[in-house]
Amino acid sequence: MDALACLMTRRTATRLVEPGPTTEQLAVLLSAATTAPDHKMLRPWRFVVVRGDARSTLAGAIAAAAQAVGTLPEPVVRKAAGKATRSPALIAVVAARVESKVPVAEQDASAAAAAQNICLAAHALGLASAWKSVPLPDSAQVRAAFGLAEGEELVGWVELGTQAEAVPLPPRPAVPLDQVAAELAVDGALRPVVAAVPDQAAATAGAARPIGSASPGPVG
Ligand SMILES: Cc1cc2nc3c(=O)[nH]c(=O)nc-3n(C[C@H](O)[C@H](O)[C@H](O)COP(=O)(O)O)c2cc1C
Repeated sequence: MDALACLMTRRTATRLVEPGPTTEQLAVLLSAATTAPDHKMLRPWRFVVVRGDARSTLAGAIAAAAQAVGTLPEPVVRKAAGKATRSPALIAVVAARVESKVPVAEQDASAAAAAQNICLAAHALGLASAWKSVPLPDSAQVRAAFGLAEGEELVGWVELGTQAEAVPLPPRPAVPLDQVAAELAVDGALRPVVAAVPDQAAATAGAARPIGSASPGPVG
């Protein structure tokens, strides 16, 4: 798959099942993450892989955090904890801000780019991924599970595995470019760039093979 096809056909998995990434594939994903654009090469990110039985350890930390809230019904606690085990593996992306003239927003943008790199690299490897919010990310229990230092924040985690054939992906409508993009003209006006990229709708609505699946066919 060429780079543009990889970008245009990546989708967020609806349900992730085995097989998950191998250790070698995880190394590729983490290496791809470290190539994120990074102002002044601060490396304002780090990553925590969770897989196998360690997912239950993480689930325990989330459950403890949810119980500590004191007001959450048991099904809500269980649902939050279950997020740790719903995929074969996950990579948590930590915004590891450093003292610098580079604004924190730029450092966090680099961490977000690292997360996207993981999603794209997974797609290139034939894996499926889903970038998700971390449950109770500010709780002491979840912060401790990921070894967060003061000032560090969770950007999210990227769940990894194989897209379940039984749970189809929803279509992703093409975004009309005139709603989100403009071009600054010499006279200072902002004008539409182009109406649409000709193949965008086909590329994003699922004309490519399903993510994390060897079989060709529509995904929408
Ligand atoms: C920072 C961040 C957090 C997200 N958290 C969640 C989440 O907790 N649950 C969810 O269903 N989607 C979440 N998403 C959205 C999905 O990752 C995905 O982008 C969205 O469902 C669109 O699907 P697509 O990637 O196939 O276009 C999050 C996205 C970002 C960027």
